[in-house]
Amino acid sequence: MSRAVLSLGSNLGDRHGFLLLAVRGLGEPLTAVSSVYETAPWGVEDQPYFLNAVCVVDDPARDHWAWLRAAQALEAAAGRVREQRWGPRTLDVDLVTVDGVASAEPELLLPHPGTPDRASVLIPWLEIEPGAVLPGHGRVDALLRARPAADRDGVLPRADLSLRD
Ligand SMILES: Nc1ncnc2c1ncn2[C@@H]1O[C@H](COP(=O)(O)OP(=O)(O)OP(=O)(O)O)[C@@H](O)[C@H]1O
Ligand SMILES: Nc1nc2c(c(=O)[nH]1)N=C(CO)CN2
Repeated sequence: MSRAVLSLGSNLGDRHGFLLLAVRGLGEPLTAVSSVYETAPWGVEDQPYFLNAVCVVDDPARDHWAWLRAAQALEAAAGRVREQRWGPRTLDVDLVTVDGVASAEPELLLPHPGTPDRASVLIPWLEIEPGAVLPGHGRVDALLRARPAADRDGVLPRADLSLRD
């Protein structure tokens, strides 16, 4: 069994359409998919707001490298051009954690090192897995409580948008 927690983000063009492309392109029936959240940009603050979501996918045939290839193929399908670090993008698909694997390879850092600092990942993940644990970092609800209130307040559900069938 291989279980991946993936974070999805978009802040250019048809943001909801790109998240749908990702969810549909992941192939296996998704084990869980969060609501869509409108989130204030972190890292580079002078850019459009993001739509973010998190999904959990079980696929016994994929290891963490296969998940990375799948994520990058989806980004390419969304016409993503790599320009600025933390800059605007049509689609970002990050591997948050895969089966508790620890990897220090620059091409695939696991768990994703940005996760503990990103309310835009922690909030959607907790919605679908309230007891979630980030390997090596502890409970996700505790990580979220450690964020400044301003970070949490920048992540708002968009009840008018859905990634579920
Ligand atoms: N857990 C991971 N998930 C996705 N990509 C990863 C991961 N760890 C390392 N990478 C590598 O990161 C590289 C750059 O990714 P990307 O352009 O999405 O970075 P970014 O979104 O600007 O920043 P961040 O990775 O902090 O979100 C990719 O080529 C990929 O090989
Ligand atoms: N709110 C938010 N901000 C970001 C995001 C993102 O997904 N959500 N992704 C970035 C590039 O990795 C940079 N900044």
